[in-house]
Amino acid sequence: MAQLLKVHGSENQFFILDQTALDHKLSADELTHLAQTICKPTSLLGGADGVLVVDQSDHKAALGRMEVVNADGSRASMCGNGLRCVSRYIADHSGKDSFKVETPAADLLVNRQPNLADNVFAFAVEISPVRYQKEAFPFDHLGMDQVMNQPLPALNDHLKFTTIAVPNPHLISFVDNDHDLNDTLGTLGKQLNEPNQYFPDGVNVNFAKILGQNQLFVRTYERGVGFTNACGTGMSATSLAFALNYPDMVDVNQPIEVTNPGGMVKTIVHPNDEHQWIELIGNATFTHQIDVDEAKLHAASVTADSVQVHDTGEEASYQAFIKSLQLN
Ligand SMILES: N[C@@H](CCC[C@H](N)C(=O)O)C(=O)O
Repeated sequence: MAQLLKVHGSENQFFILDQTALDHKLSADELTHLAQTICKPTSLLGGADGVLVVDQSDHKAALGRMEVVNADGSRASMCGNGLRCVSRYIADHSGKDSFKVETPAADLLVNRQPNLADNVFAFAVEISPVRYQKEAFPFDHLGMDQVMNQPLPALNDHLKFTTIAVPNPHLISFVDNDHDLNDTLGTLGKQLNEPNQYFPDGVNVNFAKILGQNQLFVRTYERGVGFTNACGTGMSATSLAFALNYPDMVDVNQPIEVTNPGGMVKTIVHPNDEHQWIELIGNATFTHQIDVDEAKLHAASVTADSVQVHDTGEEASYQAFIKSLQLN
């Protein structure tokens, strides 16, 4: 029997697949097909935003490798909420609490944190490298090489935008009303993740409300997914944009509290370091263990009636924790 784990960071839901525990690793095409199938909302346990593939790393400094397959089968260079979950998985298996994980662009430092509440496990992960030039996204036809708190009339008639790649691409805007946070975000997110001339590879679109000093609410329309409960790299990139665009509102020596539709994370931005980076701290919750025949993974035929699901009980603890925070 093989195993999948259903996990989340701020309710950004994933399946973890450990390739090292299989008799035969899934091929790239099989991974694409598996993600497209099991991430559907009508699929197992309500689907997910992506599959996190764990494998061995041949980098001396790293304890393991993470590959991110979005729900539509596309690949992402990074996933912040996912990295917290993968870090916990590797930590639980290796007995180590501080190490590096290989991702496509960098080996990133991760650290176990004290539990946020009883049975609510947490990790801090490094988000880097940070890039601003248009080639990193890529974007085109916007009339500039980088975008820092500027109007983009081609995209919208009243908002200002910032583009930051960490290194997956993010378009960020600070908004002050719910219409923009919901409708404008949905329309723009959809437009920029269909074939379009501005972001030919698509882009994660994050709209944020400033709630106070070092406090944000962030909502994300994710590339390869659509609306998500939370996007870790999106909240990290938006925190950096907050510090750069509203320096009076951010004390960079203190964590920024970032609430999202699925919960809350903390970020610590390092805009003044030679290589800018962000620390992302939040839950790494394992909600279900799923026993599945390995052949069904290869064939992407993982259905509710062909697997055995064990509820870990962690979701009830997470929900109690979120309720205790009394978020709006
Ligand atoms: N949810 C993620 C980001 C996942 C990748 C994204 N969809 C992309 O294609 O860049 C996160 O927590 O960072």
